[in-house]
Amino acid sequence: MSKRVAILTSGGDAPGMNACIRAAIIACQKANFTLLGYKHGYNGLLQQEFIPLSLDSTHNLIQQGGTILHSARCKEFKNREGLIKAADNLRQAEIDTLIVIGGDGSFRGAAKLSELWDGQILGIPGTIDNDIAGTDATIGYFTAIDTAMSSIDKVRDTADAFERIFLVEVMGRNAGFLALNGALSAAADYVVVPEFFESAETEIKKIVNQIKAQRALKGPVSFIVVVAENVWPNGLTGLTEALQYHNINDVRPVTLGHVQRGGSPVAQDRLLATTLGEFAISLVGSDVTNIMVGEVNQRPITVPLPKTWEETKPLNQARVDAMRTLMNERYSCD
Ligand SMILES: Nc1ncnc2c1ncn2[C@@H]1O[C@H](COP(=O)(O)OP(=O)(O)OP(=O)(O)O)[C@@H](O)[C@H]1O
Ligand SMILES: O=P(O)(O)OC[C@H]1O[C@](O)(CO)[C@@H](O)[C@@H]1O
Repeated sequence: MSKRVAILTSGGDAPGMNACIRAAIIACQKANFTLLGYKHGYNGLLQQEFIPLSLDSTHNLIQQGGTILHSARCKEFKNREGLIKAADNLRQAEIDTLIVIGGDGSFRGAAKLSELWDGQILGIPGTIDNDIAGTDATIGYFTAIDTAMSSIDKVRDTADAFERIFLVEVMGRNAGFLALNGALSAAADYVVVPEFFESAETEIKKIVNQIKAQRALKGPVSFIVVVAENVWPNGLTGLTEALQYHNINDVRPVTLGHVQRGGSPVAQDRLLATTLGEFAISLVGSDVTNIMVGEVNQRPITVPLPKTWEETKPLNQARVDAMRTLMNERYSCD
């Protein structure tokens, strides 16, 4: 069975995307499939910008951050004309299977494309946000936690030296996975995540109570609040002002930003990426299409694409319990 397979990376790049591409290249080579790489996400599909991917590309690839295929957010792909053009290009290039490594937006696009193109579509979850239902983790998530953790560790050093309050903004789009796990692993003092955010008024009272209770017990010590992006009105500036209103001054804000998307993938991301890349290629030519490959309890699974964004993935309950006991509700405030 000879097949022409195309692969692309789309949306926010994530450490481990290259490890996934590497696994796909080797698996295709073994199966005798031709593998093409579309560059710049869906832009490449619209511009017919592809390159052959062979074993020449795999050396030293597993440890590289970013994506050798580059990534993009592509407005044109959201329009029907764009989707029609992409489907035509896939037919012209005689592609049998398209593999999309990306987040939920990329999967929405892939599902729309499937209405206009009858080839096989397989999604692989790649995003630091981990906000995709149907898989325990997404490629890049573990490395991003590690980066957030080591950054917060560094913030802690200076926070301790000055006995200051620091606010650290962590990415995650509209999900709190990265913030919660970064905060827990770095022993932060408080974490603000969208999943439990009611209002700035309610949350500021809780933060102030924790700071005051901690200081009453220990004297002037550092206090680190990790804040998921897109939650606090006006971000860290808004939170700094809210603290000042409660007479808590000398606060320093730190936004970790795109640093969290970079770096060599940690072992867990390499393993996830490698397993999912190989598993996706094992499905080429089968009946399954319009699915994401993922991992649940360390076993590869397939999930219909719409399920990946229609369902909301919950935070791990044990981690939430730990968050309450060790951070947000650590000190009782009477
Ligand atoms: N509803 C949609 N219809 C068609 N295409 C879409 C749709 N939503 C997103 N896309 C395409 O997928 C691309 C990537 O989506 P998006 O920017 O949301 O990132 P993502 O895949 O969710 O990854 P991440 O969350 O890590 O940034 C978009 O730029 C667009 O080209
Ligand atoms: O790279 P951009 O377009 O600034 O997007 C940033 C967004 O992408 C992500 O890094 C990945 O989805 C989010 O955490 C963040 O909100």
